[in-house]
Amino acid sequence: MSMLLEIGGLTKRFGDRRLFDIDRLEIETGAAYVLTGANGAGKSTLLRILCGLERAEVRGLRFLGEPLSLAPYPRSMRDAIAYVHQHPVMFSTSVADNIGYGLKARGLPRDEIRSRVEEAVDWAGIGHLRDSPPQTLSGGEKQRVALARARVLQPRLLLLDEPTANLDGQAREAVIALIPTLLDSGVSVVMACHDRDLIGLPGVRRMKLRDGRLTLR
Ligand SMILES: Nc1ncnc2c1ncn2[C@@H]1O[C@H](COP(=O)(O)OP(=O)(O)OP(=O)(O)O)[C@@H](O)[C@H]1O
Repeated sequence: MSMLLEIGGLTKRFGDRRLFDIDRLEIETGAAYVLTGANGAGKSTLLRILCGLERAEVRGLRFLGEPLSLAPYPRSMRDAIAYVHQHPVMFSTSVADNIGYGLKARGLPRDEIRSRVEEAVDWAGIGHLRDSPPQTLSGGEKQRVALARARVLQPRLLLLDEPTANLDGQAREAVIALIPTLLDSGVSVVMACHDRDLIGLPGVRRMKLRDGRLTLR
């Protein structure tokens, strides 16, 4: 399998405090990883660094084989990496508008946007919510909209920050059920989580942040 992202020497500091010092981080094309670690270990911070929301010191980085630096955050990574927050923020228009927003920003033709949004809405099982204002949705429905909004961009790497946090029962199961279908699409996925059912999904590799170090298991 080819390597999507390779980072050698990734250090994050907040002021004088060094949060982590990662010797090596490698993400293969089409592979899925769970990122575990105690509360405060730095899981969200690491995902935020990878998608350009947070700065960090990096010794060497390759994305799709190309040597890059993180400052400024490279355009090729911005176009190819999608991040899903555990409490997704949405515009108060409609679910369909929220899902299509990124495609519109990229200047795709209206028909193409419509068909990609329809496909994403079907994938996430939220067709009945297509015209609903997002503020009326439950936490689980919002998370599925957020996953559809990220997937519709056809990213190479999807970063999911605790996709099932604060969900239980059917809402949690509906989100978990979407993950294997994401993995089948060939995208690389990194999920920060504490959820045993996500951690135990078949074919998912485990990364753990502990005491400022990253280990692969
Ligand atoms: N902007 C910031 N300034 C200072 N410290 C920060 C900042 N952002 C995060 N931290 C600290 O960095 C540490 C790691 O936070 P982070 O949210 O990445 O942990 P986490 O592993 O995702 O935790 P959890 O499992 O609770 O979500 C925490 O101690 C947090 O307080």
